[in-house]
Amino acid sequence: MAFSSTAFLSTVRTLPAQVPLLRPISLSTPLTSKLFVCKHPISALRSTGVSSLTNHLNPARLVLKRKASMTGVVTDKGKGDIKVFDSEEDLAVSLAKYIANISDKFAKERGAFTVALSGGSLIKSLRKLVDLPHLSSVDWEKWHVFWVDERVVPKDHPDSNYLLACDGLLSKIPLHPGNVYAINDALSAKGAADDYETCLKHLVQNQTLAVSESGFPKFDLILMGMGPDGHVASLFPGHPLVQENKQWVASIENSPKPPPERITFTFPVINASAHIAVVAAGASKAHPVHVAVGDGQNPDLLPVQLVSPEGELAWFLDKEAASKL
Ligand SMILES: O=C1O[C@H](COP(=O)(O)O)[C@@H](O)[C@H](O)[C@H]1O
Repeated sequence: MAFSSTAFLSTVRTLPAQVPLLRPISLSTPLTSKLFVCKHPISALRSTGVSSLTNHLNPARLVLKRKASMTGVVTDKGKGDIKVFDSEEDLAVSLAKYIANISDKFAKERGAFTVALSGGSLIKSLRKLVDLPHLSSVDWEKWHVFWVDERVVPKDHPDSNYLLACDGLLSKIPLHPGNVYAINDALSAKGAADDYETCLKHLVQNQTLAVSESGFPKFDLILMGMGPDGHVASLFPGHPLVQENKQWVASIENSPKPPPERITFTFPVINASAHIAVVAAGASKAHPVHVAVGDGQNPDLLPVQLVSPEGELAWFLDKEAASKL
């Protein structure tokens, strides 16, 4: 079967937005979560096989093998590895390699790789994952994909982080459909947050998700974007949810950034992670980067300053985002 990423994308866009899937876990207690996946012909991908699939790729992709040019890496205890790239293009090349390496480690070590995505500009920076060599070398079957935060809107709504990830990444890689954990957008924000937390609890119970010593789910990798105001996930400066330390997933009905209704991982879950990459590109991110990893000052604590994983923290910055360091 000939593969065309453009054809895949148009398939995603024209089919109805939601298809309930088989649940990836078998439990005596039924889940309340509905799991959805974007509409791409995964069965066709799987029967073709990833390595032969690469023979059908758009030839333009095959020449995109370039080395990332980095202006510097600083390792600061507590602040993590700070990698600064000449351009966002170089950042994207290096980020794909970093993700592929971590995926490889966990797929081999425990037969699963759990990764939580943000929305926003991060998704564009993941584009190199669907180029060679990663498209053919990553063990996509082992991937379990979650959202660090999600807007409570239908999955075909332009504000949906799920739709953004589908269009930019998920529709182009051969994931197992049951391993994509989207929110139930038929519920209220509170209902969707509780439902997502229940889903995570079941996945901890069946050991798909690891658990930290503190009892919170331990994601193998959290890919974190950051807003110009220093927000991460849907945890905004000055909002009481920043202090939440019991819930795993919380709802917010008054997000200062639209849309107002969202769900979000809380800091205990974020910081239980084995790896966190904070990705920031562009001059609008220079101030929060300066405050979080440099000597910049802000009258109030920025949420990004509270990112401090039990595991490893890496910053992927382009020159503009790092311009005040
Ligand atoms: O609203 C959100 O914003 C942040 C940052 O987005 P960016 O476009 O400035 O990178 C994002 O990380 C989060 O997931 C999203 O819901």
